[in-house]
Amino acid sequence: MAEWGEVPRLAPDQAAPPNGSRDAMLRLIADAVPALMAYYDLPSLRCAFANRRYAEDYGWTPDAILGQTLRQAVGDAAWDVIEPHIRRARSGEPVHYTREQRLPSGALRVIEVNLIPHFSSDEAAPRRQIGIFVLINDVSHHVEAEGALRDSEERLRKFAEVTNEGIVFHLKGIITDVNPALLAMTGYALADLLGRHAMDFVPDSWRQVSIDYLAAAREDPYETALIHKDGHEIPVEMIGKSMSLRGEVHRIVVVRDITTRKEAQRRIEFLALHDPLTQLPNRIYLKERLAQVLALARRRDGLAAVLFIDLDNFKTVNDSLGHHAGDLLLREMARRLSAAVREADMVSRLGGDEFLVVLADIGSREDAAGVADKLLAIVNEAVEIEGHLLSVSPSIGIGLFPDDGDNADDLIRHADAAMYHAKDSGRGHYQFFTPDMSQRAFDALHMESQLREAIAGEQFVLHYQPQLSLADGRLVGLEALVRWQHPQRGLIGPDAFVPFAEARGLIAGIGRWVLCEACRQLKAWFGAGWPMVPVAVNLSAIEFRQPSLVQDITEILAAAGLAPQYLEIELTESVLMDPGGFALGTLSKLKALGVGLAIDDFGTGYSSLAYLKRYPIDKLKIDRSFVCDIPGDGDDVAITTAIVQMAHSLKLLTVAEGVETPEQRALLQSLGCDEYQGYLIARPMDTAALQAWMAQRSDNAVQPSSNSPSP
Ligand SMILES: Nc1nc2c(ncn2[C@@H]2O[C@H](COP(=O)(O)O[C@H]3[C@@H](O)[C@H](n4cnc5c(=O)[nH]c(N)nc54)O[C@@H]3COP(=O)(O)O)[C@@H](O)[C@H]2O)c(=O)[nH]1
Repeated sequence: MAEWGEVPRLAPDQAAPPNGSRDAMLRLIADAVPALMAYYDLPSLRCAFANRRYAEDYGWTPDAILGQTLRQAVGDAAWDVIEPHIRRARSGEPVHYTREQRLPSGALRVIEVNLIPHFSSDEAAPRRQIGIFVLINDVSHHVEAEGALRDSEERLRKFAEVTNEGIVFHLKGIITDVNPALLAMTGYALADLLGRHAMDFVPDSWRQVSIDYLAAAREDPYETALIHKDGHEIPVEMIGKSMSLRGEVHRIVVVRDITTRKEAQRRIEFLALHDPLTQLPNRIYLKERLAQVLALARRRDGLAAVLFIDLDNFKTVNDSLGHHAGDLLLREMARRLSAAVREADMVSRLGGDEFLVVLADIGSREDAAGVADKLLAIVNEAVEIEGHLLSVSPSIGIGLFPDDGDNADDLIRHADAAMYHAKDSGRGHYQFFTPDMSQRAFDALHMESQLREAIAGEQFVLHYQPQLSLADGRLVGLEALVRWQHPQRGLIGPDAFVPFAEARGLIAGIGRWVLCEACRQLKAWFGAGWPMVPVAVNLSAIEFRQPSLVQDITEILAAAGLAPQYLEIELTESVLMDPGGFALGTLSKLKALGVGLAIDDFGTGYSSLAYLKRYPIDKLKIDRSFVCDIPGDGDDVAITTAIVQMAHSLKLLTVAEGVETPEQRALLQSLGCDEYQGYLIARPMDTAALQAWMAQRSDNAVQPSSNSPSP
């Protein structure tokens, strides 16, 4: 049997032209249509006509079905279902219904049934119903198609409900539906959106992009923005698709909130141009901005300045209090610097403890100096970091546009050279660039690389200066003083490289070598029967603040096999100026270790009596500047006297430095000073000279006694 809905093929005999019979023609047509047709007479409800499909569908031939009642024709089961419809049709009502029909094969199909009452055309009884015309169509695939559409719409609805992405349906821009995710994203209620134009929710700055996209019916993703109900812009990515629905072209737009992606992009862009620690512009950004500032200044014939700032003792903070404290300090300095300059100016961090300030538009050189003064003051102000009160002094180098360079690189380089000049010449102040600094900066770089080589190659030697007792002339100690044995320049004194090494962060390497060598040498001398006196080693403030200092000294003594009491550490007063308490901790640990502690150059710094009382110091070394003019200078005599008396009242020993004359020695002796050191005894000597000196005064040598501690 041909499927319903297919155009049936006529059998050859059917296809032949009818023999002029009108009934035969009608029969041929009725059999050819893809529907079931029958006619039942009333009131008998017997079949008067059925096309082939109808008859065969109910298991009859077209002839056999004729005269059968409707009930007989369709069978009892179908009759029970259709009987109410037939009743209505018999009462003259056209009836239309659809129902499912089980085929003999077991398959289900949906049929659409039309029962059309037939009335008499007899003029005498015009409304007399004489029959029912039955027309049945198979509508299974319409129903299936509708079902499929319903299912698809349902699936889409469910998908739209569960997805996190916003979905908007619109017809020519007018919103027809949105999903809950879009409502959550935009803050609107459904009623706020339905019937409104989608462009009402796109910010002005993005509207044209969205209009163009829509007009072109594009279906690729693009970025735009929506306006949240509270007014803020939501960056979104949209993908629109056109969709035919009931004859109209709808747009379904998937809206993805890309706020997080945009923030990440912004963050990446920010990090490319900023220092992550301080959030200040980095070197790349700075150079871009500086180039713009210079271009503007050039056009206006104006001035600009670059201030190169380096925090003098930052490394010490980092080393002694740790990197976290160092980071906090840098952030605070960044904040202070930024707050101190105008909006048009720029503060950037170049790395480490180096900052650069660009003054965009200044009237004169003095303006730059004024800003430098201000920055010195605000950086200098004490800062509390993790309970420690710290004081940081900056060195500032200034390069002026156009005098010191007409491009960013030259200006930065020259400001850097000026900063190093400021640092090398005393720190804590500013310097303008001068042309000779370029050469000096070059020299300094050269010196730095040579010094690094010297540390790696241990190109240092120690000279020793004896210290004697003022009471009896006994040898009481030796001070180790470092020299650089330069391969070309010969012996270089510490004043020519120690401050430089401190400024460039190289002193720790030198200091470690000095400590190792002094301990090793002293132990060797002890082994050779020399007097068992301590060796004094100078430690700069930077070395003293190394967090590993106590551990390093412990290890160095152990490696040399020297008892701690044979090592004396000489520190300057600046070490004591530490309200944070770090110095007290380190000094106490050194004291506990058994190492001697002396304050060098005493009287030149600002150490207060309070500090002296607080710290476990053994000795004060009276600075040479007070000794050199005694006994002639009354003030110096008074100062020296006061130092000796104060030291004694604090139970500290005193050592006079730089004693060159017997008169000086005599006065110091009369004042009760304990020990002395100076050219009067001997200049600092290399080991050979010291050996000769020692041999010459062997009668004075103090040999190890039974109760001396083991070296
Ligand atoms: N951190 C370190 N500093 C060190 C080290 N070695 C030395 N130094 C410091 O360098 C400064 C200069 O030292 P130097 O050139 O060795 O001068 C010493 C003596 O030569 C000099 N002196 C000694 N007696 C006299 C004298 O009678 N007259 C005179 N004009 N000068 C004299 O004094 C210097 C020793 O001084 P001090 O250390 O204060 O006792 C100097 O500040 C050294 O501290 C090192 O290894 N690490």
